Amino acid sequence: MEFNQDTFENNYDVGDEIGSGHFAVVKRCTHSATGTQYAAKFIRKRRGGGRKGAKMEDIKKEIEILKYIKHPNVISLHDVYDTKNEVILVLELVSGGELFEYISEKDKLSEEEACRFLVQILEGVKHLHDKHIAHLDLKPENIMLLNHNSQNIKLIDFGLAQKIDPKSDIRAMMGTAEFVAPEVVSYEPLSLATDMWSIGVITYILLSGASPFLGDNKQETYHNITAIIYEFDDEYFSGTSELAKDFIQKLFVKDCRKRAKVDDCLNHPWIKPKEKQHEDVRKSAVINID
Ligand SMILES: Nc1cc2c(nn1)-c1ccccc1CC2
Repeated sequence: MEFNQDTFENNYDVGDEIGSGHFAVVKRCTHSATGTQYAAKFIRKRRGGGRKGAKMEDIKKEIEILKYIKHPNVISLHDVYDTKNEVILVLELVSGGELFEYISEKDKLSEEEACRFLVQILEGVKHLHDKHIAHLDLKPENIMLLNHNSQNIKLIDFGLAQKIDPKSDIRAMMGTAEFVAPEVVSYEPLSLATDMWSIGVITYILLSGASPFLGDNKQETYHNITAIIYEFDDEYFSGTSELAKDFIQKLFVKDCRKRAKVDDCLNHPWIKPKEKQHEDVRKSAVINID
């Protein structure tokens, strides 16, 4: 893979830090020639046999995946620079902060607002899954608002993303404890369904502000996940619709094959607006008659 031999510093002015990730720090930056703002993700390379820094193969995988996807709800890659100690990804700037912060400020969201975010998350994940790519680290911290007053979101941080092909058997202890699916905890094969479980956790948090499987320590959290121990506590869910709970229940399914897929979620009555359902019925009716 060829990279720019030109230096990053020659082309960009670096600004304040706006985030961080696996062995990475993300800073706002400005393209000197055009004034356009981007997010520069500085990924430290692993040197020698050390454990610090990212392996070059993982960095290249993140770059390949980012180059392969283009969707309004997924962060886009603009350029890449390779230096002695780090690789710099020049990414589309999103500056509305993490969805996580937005929920914390509002404690919990109305079902309408949660749905507006979820449809975008599902559309972004559908784009990935249609290309057999699993994000594998979906959580509110990796969902950014485009800007402070917009409801637009973008999925970020493809540092753990993997191309899932039926032959390959991906097992890895990854992701953040409270969001990982049972197959991650049990070190069984991961798949696109692994993302769907995480979407269930995100939905539960959007609607309640509480985390469904979080225990007092990691072991307890992992036990809650593999035993699927959670509840819709009246303290948080007394006003929540049965449809919303049904949407979540279809995702908290241990058997990956039976877990709702991204298209099932997009067509779930809680997500697909009523009028849209009639529209689809009308369209299919016309096709049948002809
Ligand atoms: N681990 C992270 C973390 C972040 C980002 N990417 N990876 C990011 C990407 C584009 C714009 C803004 C950010 C900040 C947070």
